[in-house]
Amino acid sequence: MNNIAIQFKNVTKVYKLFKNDKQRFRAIFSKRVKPKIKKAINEVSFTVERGESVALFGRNGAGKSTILKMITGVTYPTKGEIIVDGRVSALLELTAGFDPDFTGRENIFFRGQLLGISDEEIRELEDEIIEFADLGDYIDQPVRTYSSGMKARLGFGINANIKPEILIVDEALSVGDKEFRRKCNLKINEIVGGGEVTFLFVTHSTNVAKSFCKRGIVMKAGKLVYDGDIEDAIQFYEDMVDKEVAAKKKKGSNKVLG
Ligand SMILES: Nc1ncnc2c1ncn2[C@@H]1O[C@H](COP(=O)(O)OP(=O)(O)OP(=O)(O)O)[C@@H](O)[C@H]1O
Repeated sequence: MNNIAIQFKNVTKVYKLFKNDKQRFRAIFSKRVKPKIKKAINEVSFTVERGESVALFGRNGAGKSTILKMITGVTYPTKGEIIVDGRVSALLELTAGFDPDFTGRENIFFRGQLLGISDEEIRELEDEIIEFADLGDYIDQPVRTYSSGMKARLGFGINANIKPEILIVDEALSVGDKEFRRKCNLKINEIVGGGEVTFLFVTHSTNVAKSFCKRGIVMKAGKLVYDGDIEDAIQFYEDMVDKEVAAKKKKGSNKVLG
């Protein structure tokens, strides 16, 4: 069996930035209307083998979310190739993708269908998902009556319990209250701890990254600038941030002096 779970081959993602919707519309008919081009991902290549846990580091806007979104198929590369082999579960945008008129229980099946999981398999996981989401009687109420925290709990409950082969987590999502976050971390630990799941994790916390991952990738302005052992990757990332902060300070003081 092929051992590759995720592979990026020279992937570039370009966003087109129009001044406004009118410009965006006019561009369909006229080549003279030119948008600004933003290269969110620039010729990025890496391979993640099955069972590997990898942390993605980078400052705001470095391209981390764009990488995750391309793996989950929310967005597509402009150039290059992406291979994803296995059932992906993404703990991102957990409140999205529900049908508001369906009950929580119906949405579990609805989400399962979207993920290509049979009703039979979902039925086996249903109790576990409901217990995790901890919604009480609300599980049989339409999702439009849920608070955003309740939707996030249901989303996490589904995505974390469907036995993923590839788990994608953006820590910035921090759902719910402290107790629920603790429960989420335990669940991630349980899934990743078995060593069979491939795990890709975006975090700004180097300590959390160390506890989950053996390998780290550092992104800077859309480019992959480091890929290797987690300790070395953290060192590289911290040095990079220190240098950038120092350079910015110097520039600021030069301005004042000038
Ligand atoms: N839909 C979009 N349209 C235009 N530009 C976008 C879009 N999404 C992202 N970008 C731009 O692409 C770049 C990379 O964004 P991305 O969200 O991947 O960064 P990030 O590393 O996840 O940042 P953060 O840590 O702030 O979440 C940024 O400059 C961002 O402004």
